[in-house]
Amino acid sequence: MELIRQFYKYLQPHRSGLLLVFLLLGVSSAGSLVSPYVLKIIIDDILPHGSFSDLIVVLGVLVGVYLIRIACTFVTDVWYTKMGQQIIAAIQADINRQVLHKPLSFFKKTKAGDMTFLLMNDVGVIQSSLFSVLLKCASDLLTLAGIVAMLLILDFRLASISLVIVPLLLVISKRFTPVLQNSFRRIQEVQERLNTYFLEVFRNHRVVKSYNSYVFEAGRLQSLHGEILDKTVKNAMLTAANSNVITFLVAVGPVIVLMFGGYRIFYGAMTVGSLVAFVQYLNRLYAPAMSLANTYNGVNKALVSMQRIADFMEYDVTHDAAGHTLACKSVITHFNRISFRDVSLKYGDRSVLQHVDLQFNRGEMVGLSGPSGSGKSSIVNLLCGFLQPDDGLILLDDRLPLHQVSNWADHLGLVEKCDQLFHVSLAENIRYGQRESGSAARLMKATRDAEFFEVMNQMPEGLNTLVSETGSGLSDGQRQRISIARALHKDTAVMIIDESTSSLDLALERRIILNIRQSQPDAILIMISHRPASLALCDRVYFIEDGYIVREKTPDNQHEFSFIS
Ligand SMILES: Nc1ncnc2c1ncn2[C@@H]1O[C@H](COP(=O)(O)OP(=O)(O)OP(=O)(O)O)[C@@H](O)[C@H]1O
Repeated sequence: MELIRQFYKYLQPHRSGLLLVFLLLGVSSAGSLVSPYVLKIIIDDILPHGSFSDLIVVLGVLVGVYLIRIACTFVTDVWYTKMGQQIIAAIQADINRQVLHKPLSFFKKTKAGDMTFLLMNDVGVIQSSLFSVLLKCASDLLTLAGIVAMLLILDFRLASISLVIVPLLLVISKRFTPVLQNSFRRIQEVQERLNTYFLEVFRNHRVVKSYNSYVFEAGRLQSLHGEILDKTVKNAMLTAANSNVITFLVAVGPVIVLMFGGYRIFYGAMTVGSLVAFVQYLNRLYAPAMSLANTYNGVNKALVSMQRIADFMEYDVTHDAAGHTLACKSVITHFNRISFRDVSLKYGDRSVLQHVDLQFNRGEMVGLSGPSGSGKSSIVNLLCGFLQPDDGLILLDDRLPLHQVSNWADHLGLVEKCDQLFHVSLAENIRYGQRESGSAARLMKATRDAEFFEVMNQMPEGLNTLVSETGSGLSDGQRQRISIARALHKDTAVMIIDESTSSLDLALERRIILNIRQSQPDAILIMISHRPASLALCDRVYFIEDGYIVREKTPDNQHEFSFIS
């Protein structure tokens, strides 16, 4: 119930639409009850005692009812599709928003393939199963109620006999439910792995080629397909067993009715027209009853997907940046200094940073250097507010804790070692995430300062060139320069360059750094680098080892660091 309540909120905005569809379904269901009764009237009254014109009038009414039902079905289908799509969009938007707000550790632990599968497949299952099931269920229940009423009106005793099968149908479906639910879940799990497989293998296509691992990959795929086949066949066997038992009971129903009905006709207790109408109603009764049983399967499928989404979203948040958002109150426009005061950070039980003191002043270029795994990127994550320290404070101007700043992202320009480009034009990549698109001159200046202008000018479509997310057609260094242009275009108080000039030659890197300092002289420029020549450009350098600051180059002790000049 809790799960259904969580997802019910997506149906709420569509209450009036659902009500309309529900009413139309009611009209359509009522219409479906007309024809068997008309048949009874024709057989019992019009053919023995009436005239041809009576027959025409009754048939005219029947055609009218058909037309109304067609109109209702048309409107229902259109509304239904529209609302279904809107519901998918709302669920996906919600999950997407929640996922993007998750802490970094979530993305380290969760596979992209699992997330996309969840967004594409499970959301689709929930929409089609829950939403369609809901309406189908409503329509089936309406039809069932109408048919049961008609059966009771036609012949109470015969109705009682024939209706015995309905609860039997429901009991059987209920028995199959948990088995089918598990079976669906197992299929979903392998399909999720298949999704991850495709994403991984396409992303790592260079590794596959260079290791000539085509046969190995084909084997992995075959093994996954084998698992899916196995589980799907088992599921098909279960589903078929379920529906065949139901079909058998449905087939037996009219036989019993014909036997008892025929008996009653022989003894004058029932008319032929009533029996014909009765069998017709009965045939219509089992269809919605069976469909209700299948609804059960649909609901099961939806529940499996809902549970998967709920499990996925319930993520243990440690160092949670999101947890601090409630405390975020201050909006800042200006600051002069960021200080780390005795900051320590752990991942689980493992200490990554210990008692770190750092200072980043306006107008300074600060280097962070140290062996791989020493904690440089962790400092960047703290600086960006992606993580929170376990101990110590990160302060702005020695007083305002960083986690209390609600617009911190507005002050940050982050260029990471793995550039992240989007499948949009160069211009859109550079303007990415900025509320105002900015002038063409600003865009040009950013590309010039990032030393990308010449490259861009050689492209036939210039700034309108479409960049794929992997930056095809561009060298690593060119992609890095697009990311630098993006950060420059944002023109922020803090710019962090996390080994993102590693693909550039020294002369080009130096030019870009000087351009940045010239165009943003008041910014804090933080540079993570292993290159002595890059560190030589910094006013201050922190050397980190095993989470400790082991040395510090400051404006006052530059002479001690001649090895990096
Ligand atoms: N999410 C995480 N969970 C657990 N441990 C982590 C996580 N992220 C980083 N670490 C560990 O923390 C330590 C510091 O990592 P960090 O990425 O800060 O190092 P780094 O100096 O930037 O390394 P590199 O130069 O190789 O990028 C490493 O030992 C790493 O294995």
